[in-house]
Amino acid sequence: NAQGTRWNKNIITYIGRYTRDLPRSTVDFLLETAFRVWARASSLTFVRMHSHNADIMVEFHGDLYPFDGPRGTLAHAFGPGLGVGGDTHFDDDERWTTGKTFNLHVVAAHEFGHALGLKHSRNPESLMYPTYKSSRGASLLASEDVANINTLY
Ligand SMILES: COc1ccc(S(=O)(=O)[C@H](CC(=O)O)C(F)F)cc1
Ligand SMILES: [Zn+2]
Ligand SMILES: [Zn+2]
Repeated sequence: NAQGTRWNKNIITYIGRYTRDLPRSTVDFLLETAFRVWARASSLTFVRMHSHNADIMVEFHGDLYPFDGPRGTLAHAFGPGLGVGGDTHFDDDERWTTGKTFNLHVVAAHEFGHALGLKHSRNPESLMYPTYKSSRGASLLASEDVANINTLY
């Protein structure tokens, strides 16, 4: 099927869409820096596209599955692969901020981990820990995250 466990290339393209919660330039910056978290820790490169076709389509949508109104599921991402593979969606019923809740940069960095093929971690320090903590100001990777992305790529 289209889903693999990892991308079979090191240059991965994306297109970002927008939420009304933040200026477009801010969304661009938050997504770019969320990709940069993984680029710095690995051999991966992320290239923003403006055309209509990219590996990772980043979108915001409301009540379509699996979203559920405010809180609950904040975002979801498909694992690597063709078509929807890698696509990352944010629940537009959340309030997306550059601050505590919900911080778009932190949630995006976590989701992009999934879009690259990473699963959840049981380590509360890990970016891939399955619950959102507003105290996680930065999206710094735990050493476990760095190890995991380099095991995969
Ligand atoms: C720190 O980043 C996140 C933590 C928790 C979530 S979530 O609560 O939306 C999670 C989805 C996910 O783990 O990606 C839940 F299963 F819905 C998203 C990003
Ligand atoms: Zn979706
Ligand atoms: Zn997750």
